[in-house]
Amino acid sequence: MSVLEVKGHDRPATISPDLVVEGGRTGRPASTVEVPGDKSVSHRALLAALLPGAPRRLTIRNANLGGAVRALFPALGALGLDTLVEGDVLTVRRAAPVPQPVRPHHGIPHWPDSSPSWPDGIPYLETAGSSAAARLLIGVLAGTGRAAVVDGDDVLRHRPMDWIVAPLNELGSDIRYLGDPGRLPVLVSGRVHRSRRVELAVGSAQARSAVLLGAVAAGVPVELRHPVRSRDHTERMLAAFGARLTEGPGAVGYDGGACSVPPVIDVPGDPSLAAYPVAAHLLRGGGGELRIPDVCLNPTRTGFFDVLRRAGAAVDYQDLRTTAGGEPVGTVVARAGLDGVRAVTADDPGTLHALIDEVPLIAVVAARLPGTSRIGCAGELRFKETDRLETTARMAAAFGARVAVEPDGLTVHGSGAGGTDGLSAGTVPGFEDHRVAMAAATLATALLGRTTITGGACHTTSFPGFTAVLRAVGAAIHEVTL
Ligand SMILES: O=C(O)C1=C[C@@H](OP(=O)(O)O)[C@@H](O)[C@H](O)C1
Ligand SMILES: C=C(OP(=O)(O)O)C(=O)O
Repeated sequence: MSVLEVKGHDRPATISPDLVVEGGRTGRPASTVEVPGDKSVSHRALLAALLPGAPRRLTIRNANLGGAVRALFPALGALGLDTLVEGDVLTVRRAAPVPQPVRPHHGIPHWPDSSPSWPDGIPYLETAGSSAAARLLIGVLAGTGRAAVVDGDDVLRHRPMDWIVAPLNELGSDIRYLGDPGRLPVLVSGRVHRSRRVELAVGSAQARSAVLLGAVAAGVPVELRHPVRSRDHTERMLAAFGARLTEGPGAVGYDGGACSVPPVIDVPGDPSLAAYPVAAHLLRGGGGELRIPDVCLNPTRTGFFDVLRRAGAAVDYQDLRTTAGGEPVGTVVARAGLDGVRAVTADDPGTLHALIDEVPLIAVVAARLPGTSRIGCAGELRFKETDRLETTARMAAAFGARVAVEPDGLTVHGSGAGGTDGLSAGTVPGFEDHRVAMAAATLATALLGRTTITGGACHTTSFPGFTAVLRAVGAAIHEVTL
């Protein structure tokens, strides 16, 4: 199977409550809203607690506390790290290990729990549906030489792991598939110890980060050649810890030197989450300014805003500064309305990766723009929680949008010459995919009438306060609790 060949899968069933949106403006929208900390930076900060020389007590401020980040807590617990949550502050401390229960697997009657090399036991670590958690954890384990089984839920068990397993094994780790080839669960043993130039097969930042974390944790020099410079939070974090990294065209190098993890890590606001209130504000029109402060404005993440700015939307960045962790942050300022905004294009690898999680959202915004918008180089989206090209198109079609699925992207046919886009409220599927469900809810705020997003409350995976933030920008949205 090629690295980007699809193994079909979809969410088995809807398990989250529905979300209901009563479209049209209600009340006076706030002029400033805040969004939670960045999911990717939160994952990396938590995993820093496993790096050599990490402090006994690591504090992470403004952490994202969605399900995807929480998915790491039990695995860290099984490795002897307790995570305390106080507001949005996480404290990670050494503690007695708390084993995780094994998730049964039809092909694995006996799980490795000890071996002659690991007489004290091989912990079982499970990161639910979060692929970033599993992949980055595997990288750190391979670099620190801790044996463990890493697993995920039934959806994560379908997502590719060969993107990281092959390069980590090239560097001398010993990672084996316990069930289906290329998939979780894996047994990680054998520490990264060979200095190599490694070619990464995909643009996935999780892949590059897992291998880089493995090399840095092991102190082994590497050169990673990559097809696209996707989000670079791992590089920025490790550089802030003192690791000497070099960047050249299509490559990241590490010289094998030591780094040290500080006792406190601050997480900037998540630009992928800021995209929803900004989109709601733009879609619902009527002028007025919305400000979202302290958002990570790392250019490998701001594709959603940048693409809309290029198409003529009034989105601006203010109060720019750089955090101690090396991340650019600032205030996103958006003026409501899409008048004069043209169709959007995001069809080169760099732009696509800078908005990879916002593809469902840019697709529904594009459905309201004149002409034909194009999203390309997006084959990787078929390997997310769902095949997000298919689920985005099906969600948008339920509103009456015309979205065609291409092998590597989407074509969105927006409003025609008369300015009509034919969109209407109704019942739309959320596919138990948080990005798809939140994009649907955001579009629904701009359509008259009631929209029900089935299973829409799965937004808690990345954005626990999503409904409160949309209400703050004037939407009428609630979760169906029956
Ligand atoms: O590195 C990360 O934290 C992430 C990278 C992206 O995935 P890929 O790296 O697989 O593209 C993104 O979709 C995911 O939400 C988080
Ligand atoms: C795809 C996502 O995350 P992950 O790949 O870590 O599951 C996401 O948050 O949209």
